[in-house]
Amino acid sequence: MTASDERHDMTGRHRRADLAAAFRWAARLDMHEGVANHFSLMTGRGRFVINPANRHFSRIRASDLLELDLAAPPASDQSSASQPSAGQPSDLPDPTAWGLHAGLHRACPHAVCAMHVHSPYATVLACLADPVLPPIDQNSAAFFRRVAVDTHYGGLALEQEGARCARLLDDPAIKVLLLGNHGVLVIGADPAETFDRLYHFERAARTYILALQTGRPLAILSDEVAERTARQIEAYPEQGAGHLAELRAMLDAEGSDYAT
Ligand SMILES: O=P(O)(O)OC[C@H]1O[C@H](O)[C@H](O)[C@@H](O)[C@@H]1O
Repeated sequence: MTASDERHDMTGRHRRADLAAAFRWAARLDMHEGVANHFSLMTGRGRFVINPANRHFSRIRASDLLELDLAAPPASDQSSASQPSAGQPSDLPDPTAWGLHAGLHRACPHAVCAMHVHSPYATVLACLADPVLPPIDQNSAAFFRRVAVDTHYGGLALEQEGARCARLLDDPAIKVLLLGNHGVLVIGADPAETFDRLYHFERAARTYILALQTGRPLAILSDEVAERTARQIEAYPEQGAGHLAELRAMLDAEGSDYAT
């Protein structure tokens, strides 16, 4: 298979390596939390890959990703809060990874890739009584009226909570779900687009939180300018692909084994 064939193969190594690179860079940017949080990618015919429980983002290789069937929970007790053995690498996903991502991929066919983290600034935003991100710069304007906000946190994202959250992303125009009192879930068409969106949402939240910390009044853009900016960014060519290609080039130059 040529590299070009691989890029067009939904089940291909290239897409898994892209996802593995996204895990590595998310860890480098301190977006992850311990061995929690999860990224998933549909591979076709009702199947998806996801990170195994208890594996740190900074060590994940493409070959570590678990391929699961949306119709077949990987263990019999997924609806309980039981966990894979602490400290042990696992061939099971975290129960909340199954709850959130299987629920999402079942409910939202447009969610080909999904990334869930407790990144610091998105999580601070998620903890505010009013967690709506106002358009105060280009990054925040990109998300103008494009974020679903869940203000009904109900505990760990096991089956029912995962299914409830998934329903909040059923509008294909909405690609970010700010999980109140929890973190953020970002979806996209592939790992590159999804990681780029996650990266920019965290940057936008950072700018907003830092701006709030000045205690000075915010210069909020008009709805018209915010909407225009969001549309311009949506039409901007291939930024996500270019971003991830550079991250992979940096990992490759370091001799990283992420793609193996
Ligand atoms: O589903 P997440 O939001 O990533 O959180 C998942 C995490 O939730 C709690 O912290 C559990 O104690 C962890 O074992 C689990 O990994």
